[in-house]
Amino acid sequence: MAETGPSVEFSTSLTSSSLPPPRTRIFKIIVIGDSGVGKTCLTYRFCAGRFPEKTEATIGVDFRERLVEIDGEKIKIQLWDTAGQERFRKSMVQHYYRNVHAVVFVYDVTNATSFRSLPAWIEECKQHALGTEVPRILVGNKCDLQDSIQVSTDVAQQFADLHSMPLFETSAKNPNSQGDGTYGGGNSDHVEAIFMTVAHKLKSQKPLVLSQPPGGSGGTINLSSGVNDRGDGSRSWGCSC
Ligand SMILES: Nc1nc2c(ncn2[C@@H]2O[C@H](COP(=O)(O)OP(=O)(O)OP(=O)(O)O)[C@@H](O)[C@H]2O)c(=O)[nH]1
Repeated sequence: MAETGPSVEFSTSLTSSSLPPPRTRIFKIIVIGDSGVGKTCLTYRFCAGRFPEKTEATIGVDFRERLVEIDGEKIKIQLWDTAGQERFRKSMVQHYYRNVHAVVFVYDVTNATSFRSLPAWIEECKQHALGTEVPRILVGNKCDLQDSIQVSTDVAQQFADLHSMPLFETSAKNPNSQGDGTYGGGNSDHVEAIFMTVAHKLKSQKPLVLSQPPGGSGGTINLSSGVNDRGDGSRSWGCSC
């Protein structure tokens, strides 16, 4: 039998211009916390670059995406802005927790109740089999409202330490606010830095799931029907309640 040359064939195909384009990795980050803490505003700020003029309670889940470049690699950050109100989330909860790469817990620094709810949100993650290997961060939002603070940084830091999460205090409205009443130097955008920190961490962990070819329709979830594209990188999935 004549010998074929598989190794030659193989090396030729590797250098061929017919190779599929590199795949864009997607990081799915869910943002959870009580209603009104500012999840929509934070995700909007990161993806659209500004504070939304007006928001309504999220029904089901909103998706916002942004393509970022980290160390020369283009990565899609997909933020799942979940509904804080129980009645708007119950039929969607299963979807939130599937293939999650990171979790952002949000409370409102001017609302102690939203801080006290955090253990329940952590418990919900646990119930949906989200292990501690999934990076989590804690965000105290609305730091621009310095006169109304109800949750001190010390108390929040203790909680964050207890749950091995980094704590960020910020404001979706004024993202230069550092949470201690001071403002970040120059034009630094704290909200941007928070999500980019998560993205860097995820990139270093090299998740292998959830990728799509550039321009593809997405491997995460089929968004083709019942989707509202609002031109700010967001799409939504409502629930039937
Ligand atoms: N002052 C101030 N107000 C904020 C900030 N972030 C959000 N808000 C306001 O807080 C209210 C609720 O914000 P949302 O982003 O809709 O809250 P949410 O957590 O997404 O609420 P649900 O969708 O019901 O879960 C809105 O009136 C926002 O304008 C902030 O950083 N500072």
